[in-house]
Amino acid sequence: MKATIDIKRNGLSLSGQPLILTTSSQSNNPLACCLPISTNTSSFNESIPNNTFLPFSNIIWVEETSSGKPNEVEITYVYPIFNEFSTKKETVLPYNEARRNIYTASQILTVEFENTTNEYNNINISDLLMNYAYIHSQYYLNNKRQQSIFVLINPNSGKGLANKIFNEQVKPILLSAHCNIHIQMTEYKGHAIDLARTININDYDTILCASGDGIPYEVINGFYQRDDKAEAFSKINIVQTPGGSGNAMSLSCLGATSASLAALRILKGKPSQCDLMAVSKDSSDEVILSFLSQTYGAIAQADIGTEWMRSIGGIRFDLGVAYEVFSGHKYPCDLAVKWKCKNKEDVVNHFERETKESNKNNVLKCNKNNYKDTIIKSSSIENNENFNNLIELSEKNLQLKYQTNFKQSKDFSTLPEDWDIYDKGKTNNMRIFYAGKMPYIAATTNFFPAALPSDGTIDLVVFDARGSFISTANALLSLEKGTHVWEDCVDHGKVEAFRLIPKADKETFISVDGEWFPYEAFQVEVLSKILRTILWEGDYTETGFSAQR
Ligand SMILES: Nc1ncnc2c1ncn2[C@@H]1O[C@H](COP(=O)(O)OP(=O)(O)OP(=O)(O)O)[C@@H](O)[C@H]1O
Repeated sequence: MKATIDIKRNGLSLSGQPLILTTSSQSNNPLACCLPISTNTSSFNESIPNNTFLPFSNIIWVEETSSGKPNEVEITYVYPIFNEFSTKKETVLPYNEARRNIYTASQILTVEFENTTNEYNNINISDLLMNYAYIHSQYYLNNKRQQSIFVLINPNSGKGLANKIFNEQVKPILLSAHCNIHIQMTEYKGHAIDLARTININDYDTILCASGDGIPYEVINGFYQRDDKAEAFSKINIVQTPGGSGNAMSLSCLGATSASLAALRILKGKPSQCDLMAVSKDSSDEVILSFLSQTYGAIAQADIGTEWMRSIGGIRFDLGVAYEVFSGHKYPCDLAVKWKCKNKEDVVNHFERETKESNKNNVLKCNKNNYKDTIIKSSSIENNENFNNLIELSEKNLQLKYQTNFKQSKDFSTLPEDWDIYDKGKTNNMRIFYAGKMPYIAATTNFFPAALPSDGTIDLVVFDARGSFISTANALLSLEKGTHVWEDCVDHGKVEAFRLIPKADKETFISVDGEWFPYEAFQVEVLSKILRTILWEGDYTETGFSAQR
């Protein structure tokens, strides 16, 4: 088969024998890369509409063949298909796409340059195609090698299928892309903290958590306990392929609920630095890091309070929330905040301003239609990390601004001057307090539709128990679309920090990133751009927020 580099269309124009493809039996086989190539074209994916074009985005490995011919390469590429179950019609949300499964196949091609690519005559064809294939992640361009990945599998995640999912869906893609992988099963609660605290950070580029959100939470906190924490956070990507019951990180950062799609996007996406949240406790000097959320009230009750019903699956959470709302429970507290956006209108303005700014700086988005310029630009930058605007962190980036103040007094007598006490009418009648940093907290829950990866703010969503039953029910029924934030009974703002003192008549649940947290006063502040992770297309997954106004 012959191929010509088509820079304008970002791919290879093909001629000769058809490229792939999949029969229905192959499409269910994650090892399709090992099967003989068929000329059956029945289920080729939508991003390769015919057999005359292979986008760079589908290529995951290119190498010279043993023939010694300079233009002959063996190319490994992916072809996504949809799961059988994805018949649901969606509006703005990317759930259908998020469920795609990815398979790999290989083929030998003879590639010819077009005139437009003459300036690359000194680069061999396989290197050039690898640069195009990894235009955004830049590992290959930078290091002439693929990533070294430390894989943590929690055999206990979700329904206990994380190991199977990793082996069937993730591993074949990582291996086809020639990644070096080191696999470790977690053996007890907290094991990932111990591992992240002690690994040699020079050995790996990425820690991949094949799990629910509990393992990335532990890895982040393991890093935080290191003496060289700034270096660890600067150097290593922390990513997730779905394996648990809560896979918020994978959906929010990679737009993937399918583990194979997440794996592909980890390879192809943009290394980015996202904000984290530092949670200070009342009862000790311990500070923990949170990447996802803190919640008090009905949601915490419905989540942690129904752990004993784990065997019935995700429905336990929906039942828990419904019970909370019907029973009219309130969860009073005192709350003080350092505002960034005080109301819904401020949030919209902030969101639009920040999104515009990040699109301007996002190399992938700007150059989506111009790979050549991107290659030239990136080749001219010596330290390639700068290509993605990554910053080298120091201890200073991890210092807390408001902790001393909290330690002096847990009540509001020592609040910094620019903090405000939250409307007492609302905090005395709190139904749900939810603060978060990533938009999707579960597969169908777009709880923080205006969350942004590195805007230095924490999104705050508060449900007032005095709201009408209809408004509350409407809000809860629109969590999937993220339109709950527009209901009257819901406050939506953004803060840089907050302090919450729970005041329920009996001890209730507080949860941080879905994990149990002691019932006591706590203070949270944003830590800007600490979490190095991969964002697909350099941004969080689309939530539809800007279109909802
Ligand atoms: N071998 C193990 N045995 C028991 N627990 C473990 C083991 N390895 C990890 N854990 C713990 O399992 C918990 C849940 O992990 P994870 O988030 O991966 O799964 P999940 O099903 O999504 O969890 P959740 O119930 O929190 O939604 C974590 O707190 C982690 O510390």
